Amino acid sequence: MCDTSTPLVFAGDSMPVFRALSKVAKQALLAPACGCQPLTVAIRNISFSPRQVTSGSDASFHSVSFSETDHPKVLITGGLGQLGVGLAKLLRYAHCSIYTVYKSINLLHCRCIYKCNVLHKNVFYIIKLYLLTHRKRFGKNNVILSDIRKPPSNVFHSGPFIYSDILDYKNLREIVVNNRITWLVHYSALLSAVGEANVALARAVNITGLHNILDIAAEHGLRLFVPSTIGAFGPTSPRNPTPDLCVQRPRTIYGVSKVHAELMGEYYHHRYGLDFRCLRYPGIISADSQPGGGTTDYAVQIFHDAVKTGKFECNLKPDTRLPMMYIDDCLRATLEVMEAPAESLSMRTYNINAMSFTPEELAKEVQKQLPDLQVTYEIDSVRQAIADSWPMNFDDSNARNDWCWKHDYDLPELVQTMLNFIGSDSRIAQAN
Ligand SMILES: NC(=O)c1ccc[n+]([C@@H]2O[C@H](COP(=O)([O-])OP(=O)(O)OC[C@H]3O[C@@H](n4cnc5c(N)ncnc54)[C@H](O)[C@@H]3O)[C@@H](O)[C@H]2O)c1
Ligand SMILES: C[C@@H](O)[C@H](N)C(=O)O
Repeated sequence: MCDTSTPLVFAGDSMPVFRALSKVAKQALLAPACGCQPLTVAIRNISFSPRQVTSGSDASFHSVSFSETDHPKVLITGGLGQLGVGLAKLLRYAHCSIYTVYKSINLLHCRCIYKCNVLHKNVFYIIKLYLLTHRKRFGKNNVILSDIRKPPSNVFHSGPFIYSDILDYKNLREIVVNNRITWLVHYSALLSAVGEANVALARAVNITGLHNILDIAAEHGLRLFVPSTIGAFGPTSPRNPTPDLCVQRPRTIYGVSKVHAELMGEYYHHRYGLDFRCLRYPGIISADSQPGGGTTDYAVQIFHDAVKTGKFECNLKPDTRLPMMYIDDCLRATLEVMEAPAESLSMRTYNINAMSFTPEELAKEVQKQLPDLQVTYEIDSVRQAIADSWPMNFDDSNARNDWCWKHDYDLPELVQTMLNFIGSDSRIAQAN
């Protein structure tokens, strides 16, 4: 359940007060007045690889110890694509979420925190105050970017980077072991359009690579995030809106591989206790990173072309409606679902959404800022066929209910933010 109340603001030197309050909170929770059983701290079981599991073994629960989840050590695969660098930046410098703070003082061990009694409400406010004064970060060195490509120098110098080919199982295992990785964010993939252009490679990276990732994660008790996509649905799925659970018969190798990832991750969760978490992202729009060959790429390109040339040729029809999201919302959602307590997740794969628009609607919004922008249409038949089989609107009510997902950017804010970013970048480039 989600708490939406306003955080309290506190001024002055609060440390002694908080220490005292924290102590009271801890004591109260060791013997809750409501009669809840305080749960014991989870202890990591001996881990094993599904590669080593004989058939008929019992499902085993893997959980990471508290000291490890307090300071996750994160590996991001495919980190040099559109999303990875931004995620690394967010994780390296993100403030702890309220969930992490709950954990750190064992509050999660009282399951009825939200509903029982006044004591718990007071404890909740204490935590909020605690949060405001105990903000901390994952730390630069606790987030490792990896890819098979050479990183640009600004990325290379911004924090740890390591070569990792997800098709090389032993290399992956070595990285996880040597760096004591506890969270794995698996971004490597071939997207929808490039996947159709190279099906064999897409099958290898998106399916064989995923199998390596699942086994490594299960073997080492990692928390694993794998993004899925609106592309995991197909023409026989309800398109307006598309719920979490419905027919999924995608017509691209990308979509097929993502449905496979969802199902395999959920299977490993049930079978081996793997802490698998998955969000189905809409098309993601970012200013400082380029998309990697998808169907929704037009919604990024329009901004660059509008600022640089004032002309944009769109490869989708003007009325093609698709769900979209600004990158900051996408990365925040990823962090939030990774930090959400397992108890709050009623499922392991969630739709998330922010807005839905057509090329025509996007162009009109951009033209409010840049009235001279000229848009023409030259349809790419492969991309158009893909887009026509995808959701038009995404129902993300489960994410909103379970772990309080809420987007910040709608279309007007998205357009303003993108133009500010790209506009200021190009002014800097001109000045140099
Ligand atoms: N960007 C979006 O709009 C969007 C939407 C929905 C889901 N997603 C998912 O989010 C994830 C990240 O997306 P992105 O846009 O950053 O993708 P991207 O195509 O920009 O980047 C993918 C990265 O994977 C790397 N890669 C390819 N083969 C590899 C291998 N063998 N080993 C290791 N790395 C390899 C590439 O070098 C590339 O840097 C993907 O799984 C994608 O399916 C993205
Ligand atoms: C939607 C998403 O998965 C990606 N941007 C693509 O178009 O392939």
